[in-house]
Amino acid sequence: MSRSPSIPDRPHRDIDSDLPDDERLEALRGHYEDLVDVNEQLSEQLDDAEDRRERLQGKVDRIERENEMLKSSSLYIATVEDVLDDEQVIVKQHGNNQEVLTDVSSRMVDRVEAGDRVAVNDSFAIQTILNAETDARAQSMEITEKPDVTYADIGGIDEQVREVREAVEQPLSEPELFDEVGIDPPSGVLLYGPPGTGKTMLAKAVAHETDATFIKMAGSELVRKFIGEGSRLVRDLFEMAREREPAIIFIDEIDAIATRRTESKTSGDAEVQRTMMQLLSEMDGFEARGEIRIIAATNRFDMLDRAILRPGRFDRLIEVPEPDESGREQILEIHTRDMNVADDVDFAELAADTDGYSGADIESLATEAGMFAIRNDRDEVTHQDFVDALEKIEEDDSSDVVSSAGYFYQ
Ligand SMILES: Nc1ncnc2c1ncn2[C@@H]1O[C@H](COP(=O)(O)OP(=O)(O)OP(=O)(O)O)[C@@H](O)[C@H]1O
Repeated sequence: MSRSPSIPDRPHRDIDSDLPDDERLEALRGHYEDLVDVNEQLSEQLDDAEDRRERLQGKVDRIERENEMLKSSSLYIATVEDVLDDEQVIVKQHGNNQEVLTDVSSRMVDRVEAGDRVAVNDSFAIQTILNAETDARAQSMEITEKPDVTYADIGGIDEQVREVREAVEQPLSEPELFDEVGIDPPSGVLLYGPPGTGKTMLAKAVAHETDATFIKMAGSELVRKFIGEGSRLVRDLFEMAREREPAIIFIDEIDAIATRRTESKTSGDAEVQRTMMQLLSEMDGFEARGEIRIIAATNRFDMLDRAILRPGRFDRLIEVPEPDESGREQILEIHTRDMNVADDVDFAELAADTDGYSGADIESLATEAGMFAIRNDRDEVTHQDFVDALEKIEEDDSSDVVSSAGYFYQ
């Protein structure tokens, strides 16, 4: 901080009134010049003070703005890629991988380093540097207040929708039915089947229907990304659900934390075991008729440790298979609802030609057909576009070294 400038002494001269006029005049002139000097010094000091006041006011304004920004709600998670001169950094937003050049406030500029995870606001200004704990928590869970997926968006698995509604939705929306009959609803529901068949959609649709918070955690990430933190994050997951009930906890790829015990005793296995034990103890101490429902999903039913299937744990199993022909037709209709589809498109024929396609595959087919229309300068998607898209997908698949049929489920 700069020191306050000293105030100049008041000029003083003794002027003898007996002096001859010309000498007195000279002395007065000298005094006058001293006064002008002091006056100049004082006005310089005044200008400096004014400058300093403006600078401080600028700081106050900036801090107030930062404060306001911090108070505004949603922040997004990003990673700092590069710190440039002039208080600027390049960040990459998680989720959409968008890279943005943004300013860093002076209060943070010395602390930000490439590789840091940060929270940014709508205008990408960095608000906080995340510590490892908040970071892991934010990254390991996906939280949606009320997902926008509805049962009408799910095709070809009506029976599974019915079962999920009975096992998960009803205990939340009509708990008194269970009280009256005197039974506990299923503790946890396990959805199993090939990838891309709608398991996540089912869980989201129940959350939508019951106005519940959807909290998703991926088992594989717990094991791969958050080594050593698995059991703490599982505890956090249930705590988060309790804070936000009604809530649907969705544990995707549960096989990653609930694999059959192997003989090997590596530290990695011990850590996975600890994570699973934490999950089991959370479920065991759970109020079955409460406002939190648990759904898990797996493509590898064969790998599951049977301990998680015991009564009071995942005691309702629902298989979600690949759609059959009429299911595929329904899914095609769902995924073309918002597309400008020509009258000649024959969904029944396309459904017959897509044996082995999952719901996710059918969604890609519809998008690919739309791309053919755009490439040909049309705004209407024709049957031929779907046929071309099918051919392209088959070609791409056959040149793919890794086969997608690598899952097992009972
Ligand atoms: N039965 C379905 N009806 C409509 N769309 C579907 C269906 N199944 C999958 N899809 C489409 O595929 C996408 C992926 O589906 P979803 O994530 O629910 O599959 P999943 O079974 O959870 O897959 P994974 O096992 O790979 O996690 C959905 O967003 C949806 O667009």
